[in-house]
Amino acid sequence: MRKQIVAGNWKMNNGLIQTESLITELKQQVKTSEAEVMIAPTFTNLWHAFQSTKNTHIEVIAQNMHFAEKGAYTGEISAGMLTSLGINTVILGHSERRAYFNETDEALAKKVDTAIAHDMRVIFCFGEELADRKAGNEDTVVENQIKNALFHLKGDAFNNIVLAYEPVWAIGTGETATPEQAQEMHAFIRKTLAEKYGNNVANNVSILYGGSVKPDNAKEIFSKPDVDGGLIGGASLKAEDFYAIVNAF
Ligand SMILES: O=C(CO)COP(=O)(O)O
Repeated sequence: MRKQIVAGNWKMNNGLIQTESLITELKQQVKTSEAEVMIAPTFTNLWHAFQSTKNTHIEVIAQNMHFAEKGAYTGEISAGMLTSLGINTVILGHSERRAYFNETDEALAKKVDTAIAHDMRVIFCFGEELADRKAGNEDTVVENQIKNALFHLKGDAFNNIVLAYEPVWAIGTGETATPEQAQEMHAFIRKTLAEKYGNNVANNVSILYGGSVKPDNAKEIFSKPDVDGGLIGGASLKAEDFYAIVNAF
């Protein structure tokens, strides 16, 4: 079933104390919502965040994980470690992981497989860079990112996958895609999925938009028919702004 989702990607922000106070504020604000609400604190605060949000409708999710089950991968976190905490959703393929940690489509395909094998939900991120858009190549870039990491999957795996279109030029820049640009790309993504897996799979996958979503532009972006929610960076670090975005549905 296609769901509306607003997920806050906290990136490398907030120590334990700040995590606790932001969650306390969120709990006061986010009482009920049409959309599923998720927050992705850093690994060191996942357990605390998970405990602090029990019996609320805020789901705590992870920002990344390794594809291996376990072993000699210093500094890494496995799917089993996440699920042992009760974390069942993971963000994979964020452009910052691709750019700064050399995550390739091939590695991402393996991560997706591992997550699915653990029955986890994946928020799979992709998006073109400014140069791609200037050259008119955004569709090809996005299509390849999706095909390379996901098209080895069977259709039913998409029950566990949420897609997040995040144009790199809009992340943290204050320059958001226009609602029309977002809609155009989301419709293209759905068409790409439909060609491979059929309309049923394509129509049931939630496609989120990410990149400078703020309280003042969320409503218009979310009103587009193929935009099913947002992956929020900077604005998710302020309870008031995040709550306003959640309420944009
Ligand atoms: O990268 C993002 C979410 O994953 C978007 O970040 P901003 O909302 O800060 O642009």
